[in-house]
Amino acid sequence: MAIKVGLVGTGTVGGGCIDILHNHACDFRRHLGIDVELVRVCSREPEQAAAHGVSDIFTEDWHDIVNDPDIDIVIELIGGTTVARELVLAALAAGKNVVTANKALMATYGKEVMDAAEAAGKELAFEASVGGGIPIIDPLKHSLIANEITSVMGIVNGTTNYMLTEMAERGTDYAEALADAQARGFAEADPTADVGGYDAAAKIAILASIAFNSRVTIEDVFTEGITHVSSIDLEAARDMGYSVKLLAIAHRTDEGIDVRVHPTMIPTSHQLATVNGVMNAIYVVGDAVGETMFFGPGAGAGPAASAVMGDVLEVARHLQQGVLPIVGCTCTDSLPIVPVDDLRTKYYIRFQVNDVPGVLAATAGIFSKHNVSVRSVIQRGKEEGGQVNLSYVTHTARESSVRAVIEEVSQLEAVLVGETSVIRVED
Ligand SMILES: NC(=O)C1=CN([C@@H]2O[C@H](COP(=O)(O)OP(=O)(O)OC[C@H]3O[C@@H](n4cnc5c(N)ncnc54)[C@H](O)[C@@H]3O)[C@@H](O)[C@H]2O)C=CC1
Ligand SMILES: N[C@@H](CC=O)C(=O)O
Ligand code: NA
Repeated sequence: MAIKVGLVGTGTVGGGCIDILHNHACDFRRHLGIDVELVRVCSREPEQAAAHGVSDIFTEDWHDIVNDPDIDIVIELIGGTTVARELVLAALAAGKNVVTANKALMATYGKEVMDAAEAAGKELAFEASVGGGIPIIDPLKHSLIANEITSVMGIVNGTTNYMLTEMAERGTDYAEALADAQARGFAEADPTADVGGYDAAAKIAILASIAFNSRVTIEDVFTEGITHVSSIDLEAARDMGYSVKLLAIAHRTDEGIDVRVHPTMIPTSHQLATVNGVMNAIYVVGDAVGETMFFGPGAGAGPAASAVMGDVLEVARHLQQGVLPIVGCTCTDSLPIVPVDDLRTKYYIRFQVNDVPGVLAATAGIFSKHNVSVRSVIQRGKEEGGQVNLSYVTHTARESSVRAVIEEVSQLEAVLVGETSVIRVED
């Protein structure tokens, strides 16, 4: 029996899936005994279908796929949360199994679509939504299920990791690094999702929900992107023995779930500091297994399509065997989200100031007033009396106290001339 597949979205990931099917359908038949047949593809760009040799089965209307009674599995690869949500719900209601790479959808409407899958008795698989080609959702739902997971953290956005690596290692400027990541197919259709940290926020929301058995949505994640990370900060980090990475962090604490995304300075000797370019890495800590790390390419046609097609074959195998062994929604608890104001960590804070007498004493006094202990301060600048960068690194401090410092320094209009840069530091 052939398992019939309909694919919506023929861009980077959709194109990668078509290529895998063309190259490996015979292998699936030979090794797995599974006959997967791509019977319909849909997108807004017929030229993409032509480029992948599937014009004969092309449609511009996704309803043609959802309403096709022969189709067993619908692959959603259009992105976004509006049409994609409608499409996924319609496909499940029409009795299709669904495979998606859409983290924005899963992190925003995860409960709704998971409930719809359960109500329909169909599978909804989304391995490609986090970590691209890295298997991470499946291990959390299966191989690590015997653990109580206490932490999930890492680098989960390929675009920003690629950009930060290019900026730090080659001195590439921000705009050029972003354009390069887009050209390589790493970035989202709207790259502000990448550079603003929202893509990583969606991914850590998905991972935290599964790992901690409690629904975390994208709105729950404190999110800062890399738009304010400058070459000055990357140089300062390097001089101090640190790398800057956009980390996605989720810890289960006594107070609830601490979940956040922000640029972070980590020592160059840290394992995550060696994860460069489009590579992603995710640490998972469980009470029985201890520390584990998952590493691999986090974006791009091949890696993402590898994860999508893995899901398709798994669902196809279930269909072929006539069983439904799916692990659906695992959110059985309802844990609170820990407010970011309560965070305690170290901070790098750079003020751009006029080099006037007393500026160092004035800013240092504000740190002391708010009980934020300073580990080091470096003044970098050009000529005397010009503009300089005052870079502070604190000892462990409370987020709310650090914000109070920044707020009060920002009132020093006579001295503050540029944007203040804040990067949390993990030792
Ligand atoms: N690019 C990557 O490396 C990865 C992307 N993803 C996710 O995969 C999904 C697809 O991403 P890409 O392939 O990069 O996007 P893309 O922008 O390259 O392709 C999107 C495709 O969807 C089609 N499309 C958009 N709206 C449509 C509609 N209303 N009806 C029919 N077709 C429509 C477009 O014509 C295009 O063919 C997104 O959810 C993204 O977050 C996940 C992992 C990695
Ligand atoms: N835009 C994303 C694509 C994969 O999810 C990224 O850069 O990681
Ligand atoms: Na994955």
